[in-house]
Amino acid sequence: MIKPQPFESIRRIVLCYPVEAHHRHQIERTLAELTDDASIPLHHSIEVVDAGQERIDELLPTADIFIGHAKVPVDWDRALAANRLRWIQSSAAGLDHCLVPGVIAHPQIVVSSASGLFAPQVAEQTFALMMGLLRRIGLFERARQIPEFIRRPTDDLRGKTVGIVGLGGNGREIAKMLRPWEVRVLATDFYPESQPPEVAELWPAARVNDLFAAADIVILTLPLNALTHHCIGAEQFAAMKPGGYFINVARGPVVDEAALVAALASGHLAGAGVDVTETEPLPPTSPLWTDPHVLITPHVGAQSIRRVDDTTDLVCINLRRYFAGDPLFNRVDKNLGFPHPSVSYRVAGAAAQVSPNSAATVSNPSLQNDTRDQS
Ligand SMILES: NC(=O)c1ccc[n+]([C@@H]2O[C@H](COP(=O)([O-])OP(=O)(O)OC[C@H]3O[C@@H](n4cnc5c(N)ncnc54)[C@H](O)[C@@H]3O)[C@@H](O)[C@H]2O)c1
Ligand SMILES: O=C(O)[C@H](O)CO
Repeated sequence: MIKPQPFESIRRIVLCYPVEAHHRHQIERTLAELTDDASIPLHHSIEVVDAGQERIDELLPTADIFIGHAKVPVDWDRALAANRLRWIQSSAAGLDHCLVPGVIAHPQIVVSSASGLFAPQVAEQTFALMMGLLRRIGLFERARQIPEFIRRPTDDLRGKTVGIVGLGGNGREIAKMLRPWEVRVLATDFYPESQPPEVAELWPAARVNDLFAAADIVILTLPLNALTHHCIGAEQFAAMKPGGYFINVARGPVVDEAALVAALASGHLAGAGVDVTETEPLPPTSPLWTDPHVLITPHVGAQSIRRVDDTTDLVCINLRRYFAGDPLFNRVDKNLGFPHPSVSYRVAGAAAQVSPNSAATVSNPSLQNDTRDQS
């Protein structure tokens, strides 16, 4: 059956993530196949423009579909005044870069995220920080720089209770990765009805303080939005057992960082691992830099040699769904800023699908001197 043609106005897709030529070709091939598909009402060609970060502010007003993550300031008022934009496919899981009030209020703009797409990498990063804290890698690394051979007691993961705040794509992958470690996993989520088997108890978001009180290690995997800004602070850290560990792989401003610094300085917390901080880059004056109980990574949880390939596969799958009128994977509730688990790309198992156009070009160059930002 031929569907009605609501897509005549879609003429230009603007990309703003670190694509190479073959990724753009993969998107163009997908669009070309759609124009050949008699069941999909796309009878004209669509231009695909790679704006990069350098030209995104200039080109956003010309986009009918925007795919990417603007890391530079963009004039959203100007872009929205052009009244062309209909769909934002974020190449990031976090949508704080594009869920501005005008986008949220606009009835015709749909937004989908990359939620869960980089969950294996974020889970590995979480493990790196967690193991580093327990096995005191920070302390021994400082000693290496002296150099000094010191031996100190270390801690065990086995037998601990791990609390995950926000059981979305990342939280679920972390819980899965914890399975063989003989730990008890507790979690809170906005949708506490969808409890996976690896989580012993899934509580509603409001029980966050109970989670902090029960866990030896708390891992933060919440989105940043108006409701979650600074939602973790002195009250939650005080609720933790003395000697607890805190890990943030979500967004810095979800945490009141001054309260975290105080909880570490008092010795109440044994350590913290932060991949994200309230201000990025973390200012040289931050006490987090000098605290020997802190491990810091520079927001690299989702960096991966697979990242751009995987993102482009999701983009192509969602382009097919968009033009077929099917529900988008990871379409978010714009007021909440995250998708329901039922449309999650990872939870729905779609991440296992390989796009027919997939470039499958994961290369493995030495990363030693590689300075690219893969997001
Ligand atoms: N460190 C990194 O490099 C990195 C990488 C990817 C994502 N992130 C951040 O992590 C966040 C989570 O990523 P994801 O892919 O798991 O997203 P997601 O949208 O799949 O999951 C977010 C989950 O948080 C839950 N949630 C929302 N508000 C809550 C609250 N107040 N209490 C408890 N649960 C709540 C939602 O129900 C959802 O299940 C992103 O929004 C992004 O900001 C960071
Ligand atoms: O939200 C994300 O996907 C990561 O933080 C990297 O942008």
